[in-house]
Amino acid sequence: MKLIVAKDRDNVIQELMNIIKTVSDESIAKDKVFNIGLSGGSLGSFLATGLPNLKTDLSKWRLFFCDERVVPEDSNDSTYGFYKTTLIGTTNLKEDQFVKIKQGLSAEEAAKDYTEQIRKHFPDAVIPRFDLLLLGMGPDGHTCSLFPDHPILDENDRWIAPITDSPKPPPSRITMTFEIVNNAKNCIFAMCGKEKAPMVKRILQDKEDLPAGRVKPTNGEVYWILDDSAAGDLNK
Ligand SMILES: O=C(O)[C@H](O)[C@@H](O)[C@H](O)[C@H](O)COP(=O)(O)O
Repeated sequence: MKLIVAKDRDNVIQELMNIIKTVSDESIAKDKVFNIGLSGGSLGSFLATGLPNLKTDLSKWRLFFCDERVVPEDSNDSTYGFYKTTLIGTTNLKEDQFVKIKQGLSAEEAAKDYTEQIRKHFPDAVIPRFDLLLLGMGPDGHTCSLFPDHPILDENDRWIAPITDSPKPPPSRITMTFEIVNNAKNCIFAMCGKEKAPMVKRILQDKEDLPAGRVKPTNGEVYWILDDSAAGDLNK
């Protein structure tokens, strides 16, 4: 685990962009494509600020969703909808580079369909290996739509699982499972603010078994980028 503590939000975004650029450039040099997973929440606003200035070949990016809300694309709750309005036009990313959930399906159907969409992009993989997953952490320790004490945490025969009782609204979502998350080459948590500090301590220092703490790629790296406030409860 690599812990990076940065002064404030701007510095968190800078650290985040530095790692994204490194992994993107390396992946494109090696594979001619960069497979990245996005999350919703405040991570989205970091990307909306940072990506328009990022110097890397965005035309080689394929963007997936670590989790997505099962809502219409034009809903304020749609994670893709957020990225569409903030990144298309401000960057060179094009709509067809986003691997989106299919509209008009139940969570169960959308999860199955999304699994098949992922499979097409990783045709030979036993488990897809993403270059980079960008993750957020809720104040209860959830990440993606993997919530504490939910049976979905132990899902080990699906890459993508549906959830219809998410404690964070909206209730209907699909999410990557730990099977796919922990097969990634790199995962980054990025967060700001003192409301994250108690949970950051419980996970990073007290090593409590909470979903965000279970992100430990078996053959990869996990980064935690925190601002001073989010890191505020950690022992110096
Ligand atoms: O709800 C979503 O769409 C998410 O992907 C979710 O897992 C998010 O990353 C965390 O809830 C943290 O959200 P905040 O950064 O807004 O606290």
